[in-house]
Amino acid sequence: MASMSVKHAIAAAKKLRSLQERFNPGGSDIYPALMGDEAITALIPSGNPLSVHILMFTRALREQGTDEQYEKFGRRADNNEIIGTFAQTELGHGTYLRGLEARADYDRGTEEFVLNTPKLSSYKWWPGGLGQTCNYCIFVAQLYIDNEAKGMAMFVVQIRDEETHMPLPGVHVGEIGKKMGLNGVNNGFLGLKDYRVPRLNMLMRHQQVLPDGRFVKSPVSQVSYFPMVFVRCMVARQNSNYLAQAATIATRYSVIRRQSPIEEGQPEPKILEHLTQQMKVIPEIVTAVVYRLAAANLQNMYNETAEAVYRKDFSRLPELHALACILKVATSYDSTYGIERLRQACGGHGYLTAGNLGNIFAMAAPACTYEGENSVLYLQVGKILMKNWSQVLAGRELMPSMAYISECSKMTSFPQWTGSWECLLKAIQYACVGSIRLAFQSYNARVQSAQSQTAAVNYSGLELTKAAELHGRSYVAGNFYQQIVNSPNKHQRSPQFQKVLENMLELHLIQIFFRHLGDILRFIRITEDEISALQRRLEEVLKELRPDAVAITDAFDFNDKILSSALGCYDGNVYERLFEAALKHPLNRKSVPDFFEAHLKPFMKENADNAKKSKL
Ligand SMILES: CC/C=C/C/C=C\C/C=C\C/C=C\C=C\C(=O)SCCNC(=O)CCNC(=O)[C@H](O)C(C)(C)COP(=O)(O)OP(=O)(O)OC[C@H]1O[C@@H](n2cnc3c(N)ncnc32)[C@H](O)[C@@H]1OP(=O)(O)O
Ligand SMILES: Cc1cc2nc3c(=O)[nH]c(=O)nc-3n(C[C@H](O)[C@H](O)[C@H](O)COP(=O)(O)OP(=O)(O)OC[C@H]3O[C@@H](n4cnc5c(N)ncnc54)[C@H](O)[C@@H]3O)c2cc1C
Repeated sequence: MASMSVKHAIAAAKKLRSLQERFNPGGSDIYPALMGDEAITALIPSGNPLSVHILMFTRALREQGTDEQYEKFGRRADNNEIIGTFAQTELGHGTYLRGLEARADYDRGTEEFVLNTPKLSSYKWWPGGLGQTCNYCIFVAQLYIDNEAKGMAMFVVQIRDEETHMPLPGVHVGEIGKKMGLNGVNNGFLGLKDYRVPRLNMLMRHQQVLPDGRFVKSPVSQVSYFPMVFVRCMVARQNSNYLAQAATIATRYSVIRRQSPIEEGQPEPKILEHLTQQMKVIPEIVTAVVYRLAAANLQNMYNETAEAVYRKDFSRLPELHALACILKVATSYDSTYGIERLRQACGGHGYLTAGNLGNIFAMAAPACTYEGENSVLYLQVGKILMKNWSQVLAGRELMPSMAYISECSKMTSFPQWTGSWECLLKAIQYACVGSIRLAFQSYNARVQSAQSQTAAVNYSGLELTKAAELHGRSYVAGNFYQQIVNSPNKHQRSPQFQKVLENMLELHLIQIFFRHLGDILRFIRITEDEISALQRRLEEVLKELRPDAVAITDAFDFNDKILSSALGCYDGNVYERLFEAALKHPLNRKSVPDFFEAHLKPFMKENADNAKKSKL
């Protein structure tokens, strides 16, 4: 499987290169690379073994290396002359970066670093492509000078001979084993023993070790985390894509499959006529659109921040970090759970490999773990919200994506309930700020009672997580509201199109309202009549969006090859394709399977003989 994936990935990368040269000659614009990686990834159901090379190895060389180091390594990596990965996670550590055990000791006598993974738990474990594909990696290690720890640093390390692909001396490298998906990616392990690299193999754009061993600290140590921020932005984009693919498949199947009359004596309707089926499928279509728009915003913020960081302006890093964390978590959680809901909406056929929903789930689900495990990133955002709440209490301005927190903090009570979009959006934001305030009270009380900040974060973890989750909802819903209601290009939309978008906004806001009704009722008084009115509106907007469901998913414009699903093909010939796929199963090559003579027949005969004996 791995070699097939590599073959497909290389073919697709070549195609991508020719497209880039045609449409973006010599450009360094990240989108073609991303689109290419998305395209490559989508065309390789078992995952793209070059993903981490494209997304992290080349980017780390460009953003963390000096211009000279880019010339030496980065250009060759961008041209796919060398293939690398990003080797940070270890067998024993993934989240707690300051606990990473791999070490780099500077030898000023030879102006080299001596790299070691001192224990089994120090082995790098998980990096994509590391097992068999890559001949280089970015090796993340704790830097030591005269045995004094200086923090994390990144090193360009060649792990295999460029001609023979043999592992180099001092390198122990291989595949970590079968996973629940992405089995074409050959995630690998890497042990290094007294492996020497020249001083100039340490990426030194932001921090340096001089020939005499003097250490020049980075002005902002967190800039070394920047490669992860980029992938978190990519996850937001990629996982909204996975959800859109699954929503396309389930929608198309739901207008082909007929089952269970709604009126006695009437013909069986398309299953999408059932209100409960609409509630399973249509909100997922809208969620995919909502996150695509949020991910595009995040991408723009990444580009602006990356250019600023390149100019040594680190001012926007904290806001990008906070947004990248919360959107990576929100998109990966909602896409993973949404894809499973869509699979279940397709009944038994949803469970067939030919439907491809299982594989889309297996591609989307690990995003809840890699690039920062979601519950850890929720806590990270919770900490940032605590810091920002202190700013609010001190009367200071907040970063733009958190400005609503300041506004809501000035409200002594929630205004008269109207049920309008603005009211629903403000309710989610108001509940978020109420949760932040409660979390802060708990956290602050703990710090005041002499708990360390780390311990206070841990023991306030449930409330911090809730506040972070609601912050994500507030940002995403607010972004969608602005795009639909206040977009500068709104006048270019036809009235019909604007109406569809407004129905999608109505559905998203009401769906989020009901999902967090408990959180909202904690801070806002809403009557049963007001809630029942929203229930009616939910049923009504599902009915209004039903006729547009297929058109919206067709607009995602996934080629049948990308969907790779007998349930979701554009022509709707589901049963023919299911049957065609079934007949291709190896077990159908013979009428009588080999196991009949070898196992089944003797088994049944033995039982029959025993039955006869017991009668005698
Ligand atoms: C187009 C195709 C699409 C792609 C699809 C997507 C993916 C590709 C396919 C497969 C996956 C591929 C690769 C996967 C790669 C990996 O998984 S790489 C390894 C990822 N590992 C992690 O993410 C580790 C998670 N842990 C952390 O990030 C950190 O430990 C932490 C949890 C954030 C804690 O940070 P720290 O240990 O430093 O302690 P804190 O006290 O919390 O933070 C100190 C201050 O630093 C600030 N901070 C932290 N992180 C960042 C950051 N990234 N950027 C900026 N600032 C940061 C933090 O806010 C604190 O600030 P302060 O309070 O002001 O001091
Ligand atoms: C498909 C895939 C691809 C990957 N690709 C790469 C790659 O290319 N390069 C790379 O370096 N890594 C890669 N990784 C590794 C990934 O980054 C780590 O798995 C991730 O960072 C989580 O670390 P961990 O697995 O060690 O879990 P741990 O850090 O051990 O966490 C385990 C669990 O403990 C809990 N936990 C941990 N810390 C805290 C905390 N502070 N507070 C509360 N609970 C906590 C959480 O529930 C967490 O799920 C990949 C992983 C996967 C699944």
